[in-house]
This record gives sequence, C-alpha cells and structure tokens, in this order.
Amino acid sequence: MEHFVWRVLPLLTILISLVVFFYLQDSYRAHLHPLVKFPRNKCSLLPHRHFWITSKRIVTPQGIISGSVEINEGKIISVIEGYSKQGKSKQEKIIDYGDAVVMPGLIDVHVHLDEPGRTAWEGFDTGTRAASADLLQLSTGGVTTVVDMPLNNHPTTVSKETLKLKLEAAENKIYVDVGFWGGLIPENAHNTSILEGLLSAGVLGLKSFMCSSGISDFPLTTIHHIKEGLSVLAKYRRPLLVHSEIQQHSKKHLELNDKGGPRAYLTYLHTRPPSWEEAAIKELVGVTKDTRKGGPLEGAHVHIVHLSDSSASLDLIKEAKSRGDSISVETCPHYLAFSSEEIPNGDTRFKCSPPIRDAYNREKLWGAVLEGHIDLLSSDHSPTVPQLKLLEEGDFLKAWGGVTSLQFDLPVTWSYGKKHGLTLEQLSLLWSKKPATLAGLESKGAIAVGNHADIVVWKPEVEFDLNEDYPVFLKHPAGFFQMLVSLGHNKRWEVAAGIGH
Ligand SMILES: NC(=O)NC(NC(N)=O)C(=O)[O-]
Ligand SMILES: [Zn+2]
Ligand SMILES: [Zn+2]
Repeated sequence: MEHFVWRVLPLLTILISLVVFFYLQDSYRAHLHPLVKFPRNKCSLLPHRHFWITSKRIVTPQGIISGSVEINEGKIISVIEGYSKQGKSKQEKIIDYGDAVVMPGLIDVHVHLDEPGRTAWEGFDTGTRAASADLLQLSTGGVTTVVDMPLNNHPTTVSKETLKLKLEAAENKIYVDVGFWGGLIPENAHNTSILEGLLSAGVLGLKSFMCSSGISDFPLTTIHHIKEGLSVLAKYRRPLLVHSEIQQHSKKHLELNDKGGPRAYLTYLHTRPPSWEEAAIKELVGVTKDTRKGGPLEGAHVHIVHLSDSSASLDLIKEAKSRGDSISVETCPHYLAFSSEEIPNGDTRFKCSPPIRDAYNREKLWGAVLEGHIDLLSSDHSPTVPQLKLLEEGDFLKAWGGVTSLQFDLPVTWSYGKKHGLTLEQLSLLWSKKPATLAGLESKGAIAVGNHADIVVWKPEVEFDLNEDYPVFLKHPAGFFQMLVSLGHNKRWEVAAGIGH
C-alpha cells in the first residue's frame, strides 16, 4: 500500500487522562442478565470509591450542563448543575475536567467476540481491551459495555448450556461489561423450553439470520421460525435482532462476468442488491404488525441490524414504526464512512454483508440518522483471521464478510458525524441511551442518578496523529483506521482540520 504521510485527523482525541469508569454491577439482575462483570481491581485509573467529577459539558438526558457528577461505589448518586467547589472539604475527591465532554459510555450491541471456539478471530481479552482501549495511550475506546453475538464462537450460543460455556470463557478476561444475545435457529425455534431456558438464563434477547451467516452451525431462519421465536420473546418482553437479507435469485453470469471479476468490489456489490434487504424487511413488517399494543405478539420487538439500504428498506421500517409496530433499526460506522466508489479492487477488508453501497446511499443514511429514523449505531465488529480475508488474492466473492471496527466507534462516528451536523446529544442517544433500551439495560446509557457510573470523558475538538504505531488492541489490527488512511480520508480532512503538519 502506498505510504501516506500521516496527517492529523480531526478524529477526536481522548484525553490523556481520559477516564472511563467501570464498576462491578453488583446489584445487576444477575438472575436475568448474567452481565459478565469488569473486575474492579483492574480499574486502576481512579482508585476512589466516592468522588465528584466536574465539567462544563456534561451530557445528561436533560441536555448539556456545566456541573458535577457524584459517584459512590460505581453508582451515580447526584448530578448537579452549576456545581461549585465551595463547601467541599479538601479531602473530598474532585476531578475537574474543564470543558471536556463527560458523557455516558458507549454501549455496542453488535459485536462478535468469537469465544469460545474461534478465539484466534478475536476473543474476550483483545476485544474488550479494544473496546475500552488503553486510554492512557491517547487511544480511542470509550465503549463501556458490549453485547456479544451468539455466532462465530463455537459452539454457537443457542441453549442455556452453550451460554454457560460462553460465561465460563469470559470470566477474568474482560475489560468492559459484557452482555449476550442468544441465537434463534431452526433447531430451537420450535422448542419453547430451549428458548425459555436461554432467556431465563439471562440472554438480553435473540439473534437470527434470514440468509446464510457464513457459519455452518448458525443456519438461516425463515419468517415461520421468526414468528415462533417472537411468541416466546413476547412473554419476556425481549427483542429479536435480525440480519435482514433474503437471497434473491442470483444472476450468476452477472457476478462473474462483471468486467473486474471477483477482485472488483462492484462484482461483489452487484451480488447483494438492496432487494435482498427489502425482501427480508418486507416479510418482517408483515409480522411486526402483531407487536402493536393489544396484538398477539405485544411485548416482542424486532430490531433490524446493520441496515445498508437507505431507500425502500428504510421506507418499510418508517411505515411500520408509524403504524405502532415495535421495530427499530441500526446502522454501522462503515456504512456512514465509506462508499462503494472508493473501495479499491481486491481490498477485502471492506467486504461485509449487506455491502457498503454508494455515496448517495451513504448520505441518505446520514440523513436518516440525523432525523432519528435510524435508532442507534453499532459496530458489527466481525473480525476473522487474516487468511480468511484472502487479502492476497483479493477475491471479494470468497473472502470472509465482516469489518473490524470495535475500537474506533467513537472517533469515526464523531469525525464524520460532526460534518453532517451531528450533536453531542444525538451521539449519546445513538451510542448509549437507545442501545441500553434495546438491550434492556435500564441502569445504563445515561448520566442519571441511580445509574451505573459508566462514563467517557473526551475532547471532540482536538485531533491526533494517526500513524503506524497507533495502539490498536484488536487481535487483527487490519481495521478501521488503516482502512481510513488507505482511502486517503485523512487528506480530505487535512484541509478541514486547518492544522499545520
Ligand atoms: N457471521 C457473521 O459475523 N457475519 C457478519 N458479517 C458481515 N456483517 O459481513 C454479520 O454480522 O452478518
Ligand atoms: Zn449480520
Ligand atoms: Zn454481525
């Protein structure tokens, strides 16, 4: 790859003293949500148990305030506007962050950590370390909770027994709080006791694919399986997350006769047109009508993961919402950052499903994010071992689909978002409040009294250099930042940044 002169990027800088508070969630409803907990003793940045943090920009549900947040034993016990140090005895621990932004930690509800079974792909240790990132190294991070997907790990998490294997694998290997989705597959869709076993063992909801997942022990479900799953989910008032693509008849000749062949990104793009997403979402909204108040599936919720099509598919979701269906949708930073026109032939790091579409589609996705039609953001961090990405051959049709991005959720969203007018309040809704609501994590997602003190402190206006020794904690660093630089996105921002080099 051509060597770029590394430029300052208007990516946000995480304060050197950035502090992310992780605390044991003792009171967590363990019987329902076995959130695997970040051990307190590992959080050495702030050894205080009772302290105040002050800032001129604290993002709260009531807006941005200048004031203080009081924290005791990992819980927020007061949020005071217009706080002043007067009256505080000197031994009280007050950490003043000036005008840095204090906001709820990010909650990434779509992460594939691949453990047990495929730890070589990621694993709890590197994945959750990247989520929090080693903040003292001026890195990124800011993710205080991740919810792990039931596939790419082996065995897949499709029963209370396999959930137990996951919990055991995660113990003492995590740097942030971790929740879990269970898997809905044909084998358990009609077995109410297996699904109830999963849900009462504490998964936060279920996940299914309407097309091939690329993983043999996680087969696709039809709308009939989905209806069965939703009838159990209604009882627990939990969501079903759906990979919403249904394979349409593929014009084989088109795929391979595209002038670029399998190395051309367009060849891959043409194999998964928006009609795949539209077909799946059309079937789903035919079922979500029953989730309305008083409907036979009231209490169940359908969440469309990683939407890429900003046209017909999004229109179907908007219509369903307007009719009162219990449905929500996410998109991911890679759909908001990149466009098909700029993806180099052979660079299979950009392969994911549904595919990254053109710039017009990306701008429409941004519009939907800013207008609130897209409820939340997630990374869909779906890494694999380098050899399965086929980076040498660059065969988009055979390479593993999935983007490596977990460590970069915040800087990438903000750096592109601020150019589209994204506000800090919107950022906090998209990455904290709404994901907490989807996952049923009532004590997370906002800086509010009684909530967990999961907090990220950062400075949106400051920039940092992106260079080869940038600390990437993911197991396979060929991830987002390298993709950004390989497309020269830094050059475009250089002017915007207006910073000398
Ligand atoms: N098995 C996977 O992780 N697949 C993932 N792959 C992508 N998104 O390309 C996904 O989330 O669908
Ligand atoms: Zn998916
Ligand atoms: Zn995924």
